[in-house]
Amino acid sequence: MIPYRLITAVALGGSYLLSSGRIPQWPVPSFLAAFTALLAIQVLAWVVWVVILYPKLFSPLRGLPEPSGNSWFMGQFKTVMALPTGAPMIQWINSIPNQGLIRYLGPFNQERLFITSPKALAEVLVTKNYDFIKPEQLRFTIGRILGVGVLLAEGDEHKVQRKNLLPAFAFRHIKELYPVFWAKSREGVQAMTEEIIKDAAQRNDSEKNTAVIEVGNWASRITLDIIGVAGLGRDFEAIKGPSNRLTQAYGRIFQPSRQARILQLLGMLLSPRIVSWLPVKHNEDIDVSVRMIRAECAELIKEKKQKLARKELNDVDILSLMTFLAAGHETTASAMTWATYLLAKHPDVQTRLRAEVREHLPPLSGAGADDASTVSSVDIDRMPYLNAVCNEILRYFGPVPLTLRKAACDTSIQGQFVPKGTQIMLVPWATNRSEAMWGDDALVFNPERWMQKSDTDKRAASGGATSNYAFMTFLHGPRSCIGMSFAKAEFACLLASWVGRFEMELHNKEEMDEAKVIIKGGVTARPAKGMYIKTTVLEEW
Ligand code: HEM
Repeated sequence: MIPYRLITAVALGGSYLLSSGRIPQWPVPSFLAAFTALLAIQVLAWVVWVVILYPKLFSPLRGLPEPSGNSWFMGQFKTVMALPTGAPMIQWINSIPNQGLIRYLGPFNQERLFITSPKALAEVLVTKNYDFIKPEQLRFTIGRILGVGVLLAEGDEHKVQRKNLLPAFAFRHIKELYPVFWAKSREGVQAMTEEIIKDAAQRNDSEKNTAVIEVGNWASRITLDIIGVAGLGRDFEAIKGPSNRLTQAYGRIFQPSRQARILQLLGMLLSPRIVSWLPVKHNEDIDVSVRMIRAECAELIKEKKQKLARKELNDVDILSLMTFLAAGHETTASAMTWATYLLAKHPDVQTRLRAEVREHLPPLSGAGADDASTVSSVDIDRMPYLNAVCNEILRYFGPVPLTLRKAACDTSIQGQFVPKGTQIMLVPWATNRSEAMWGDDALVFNPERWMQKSDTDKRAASGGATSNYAFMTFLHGPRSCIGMSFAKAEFACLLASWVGRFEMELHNKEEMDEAKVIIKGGVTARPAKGMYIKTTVLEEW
């Protein structure tokens, strides 16, 4: 970001000296002319230093391996913008020989350090975790929506918040939530079934149980209800209606437009705060949505306070709620969206999974169904193929394609000096598909890699990867996803219920070719225009 305070101060001081005639040999300009000239000279010098001299001639990182084809001014920006978030790094990790670090240049040649090997990841995520903080831009952009809850807090503040939250996410508690996950999955499936049958009846054609539905919206509504009931004790009833206020608010936030991307770029030059003041539609949308979500959370806190017989709760609780609401539903909804895509693309996997689900889990309705029947963690654990498919979907299309850190001090990674302020790229999409870690079929969707081949086969537990750091979907270490067990259990229940009841095909057959699916950038990866699936309600389950 341009050091505009320093530049303005120097220009003010310099123009005062010049215009007051205190430098004898110099002609005396007007204050305004001196100020403008000094400002322009400094900005130019700063631009030349930052964009050309430092990254190309002086940076200690300039000897590291990097992708070819840099623009002289914008580095790899064109490639990064042309492909989905995280996708260029999949190519780089598999084609640029490196020892755990790849440097690339972003807009205005800003340096990025992309971490690629298990040892380097272990240093950034675990051993030197607190040397690497979330950059201001991320803190401001996400903090504007969620407040500085556990996701964005740093140092001791983070340690305290995380320690307080951890017990709630222990597996012994998550185990108790399976019935909630199942009940909501079931409610979601029933609502989807009704919509499909209604749609088919209106069309009045031969396919009585089939309709094309946009699964991403359904997934968001169901996961919002799940986090509401399981995490916050409130049923938002989003499944009952797409016009639910919270669903719409999150829809506006998580559907970033072209304008949002332009503002993000502007924020790198100026300051994200200044950009957030601009009177444009994206800013208005965010403000309206955040006010709405905050009011909903404040209402929840009020209810909790009453229930807790006036034990004091404060603003931190609102921030926690806001964090859980967003972090806890859009991510799993993204996983469900990609799950339907991959199952539609791989009908053999879908059929095999359906057979396992129907063999082990109680039907949702019809003959043999019991309204009170539910599933437990034991039921889910004894379904190896369901677990393999879930893991492979989370590997192949991790909902968070990429996340950022910034070196908080001068430090090192794998012996390489890393100056304070260096931007660090952690890219689950790339690590999860690294051929060095996953083998030659890293780029292939293959649930089989998670299936135990024999009783002594230990490698299947890590999908056959050479290191645990190969699976970066939830990161690792003290800043890993606190909701991982929650998310995995919820995802397994949702996927089992959908595949047990529906047969899924791609509506747009062109999308069988993954390159034809346009993926939007943002915090979570989603198909830019939604995921339209031709869904058939199957009988007897
Ligand atoms: C498939 C679903 C999910 C995925 C892929 C996912 C992924 C992630 C990732 C990658 C991070 C680290 C972000 C960073 O530091 O840059 C994270 C953090 C976090 N996640 Fe999740 N998440 C999922 C579901 C959930 C759920 C269901 C919850 C809550 C119920 C949750 C709560 C959190 C919280 C609170 C953090 C911040 C942890 C910290 O900084 O200490 N997540 N998640």
